[in-house]
Amino acid sequence: MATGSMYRVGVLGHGAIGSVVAEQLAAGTVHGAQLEGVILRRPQAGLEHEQLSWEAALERCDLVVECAGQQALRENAVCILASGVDLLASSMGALADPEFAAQVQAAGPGRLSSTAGAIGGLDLLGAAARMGGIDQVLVTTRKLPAILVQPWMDAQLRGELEQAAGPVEVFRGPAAAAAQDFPKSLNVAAAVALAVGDWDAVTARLIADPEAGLTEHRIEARGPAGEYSFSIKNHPSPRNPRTSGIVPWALLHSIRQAAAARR
Ligand SMILES: NC(=O)C1=CN([C@@H]2O[C@H](COP(=O)(O)OP(=O)(O)OC[C@H]3O[C@@H](n4cnc5c(N)ncnc54)[C@H](O)[C@@H]3O)[C@@H](O)[C@H]2O)C=CC1
Ligand SMILES: O=C([O-])CC(=O)C(=O)O
Repeated sequence: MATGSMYRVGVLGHGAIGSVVAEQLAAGTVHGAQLEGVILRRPQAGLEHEQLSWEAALERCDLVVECAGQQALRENAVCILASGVDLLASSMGALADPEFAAQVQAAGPGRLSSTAGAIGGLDLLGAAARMGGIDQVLVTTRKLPAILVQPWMDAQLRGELEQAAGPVEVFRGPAAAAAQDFPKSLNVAAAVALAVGDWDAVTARLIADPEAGLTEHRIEARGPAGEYSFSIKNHPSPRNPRTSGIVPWALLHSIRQAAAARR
């Protein structure tokens, strides 16, 4: 992109996150950035934004913002980066697969970044990790039971979730397994692991709670730099109760920063 020109953004996916990102970019609310178009799996009638083929997107965009899920990130990341287009990911849990992470790391000249998404405190955790390492991080997520049902669950676990009258611990384990077992709900655990640069330091805990009207993420960390505790409670997206409503706005914040850095 030439100095002073607009940062041209393609939005991959047009669900709860992508529709807000595309709408705001099209409305011109992100200074220095513009919507080049949306990239969909199949053409959609009546959509107000230009629908880009992959060929057009890689030719015309400076940045692709992935808002389409871990599988879509896996399928498209290397090609995007190899075309010299930057990539801002929402579904960074895909990077829990070391083979995919290595492929992405080797790809370029486009650059990969990921959003803070539904959480915060990543700068501080990254600084603490750099200062002396992080001994342990626990990320506890609390969401409504019905949205946590997964295709791999057996009938008993599904039943427990569907009929939960109180909080049920559905998962406790390494961040990488969390992001893989709950690909639409625990990218946040991956975001923390990436921030501290250590997948093994991060344990994720997932609580299905019928009282969780707000989605909660509690991050507790300790190490030589200090002890940290963040509690985040987000209203879910009205369009997708699995996703916190703040997530597209975190992406828009990152796009604004990236556009400003290029000026
Ligand atoms: N980092 C974070 O804090 C968070 C990350 N996420 C990630 O963002 C993803 C999207 O979330 P939502 O917008 O709420 O989901 P959504 O289900 O509302 O929308 C996803 C859209 O992507 C489209 N899509 C799927 N595969 C595609 C492909 N290969 N090419 C083009 N479009 C494709 C779908 O048709 C759908 O319209 C989640 O699956 C999750 O991986 C979600 C919430 C928080
Ligand atoms: O939106 C949220 O609260 C978190 C989420 O779904 C994810 O990390 O995948």
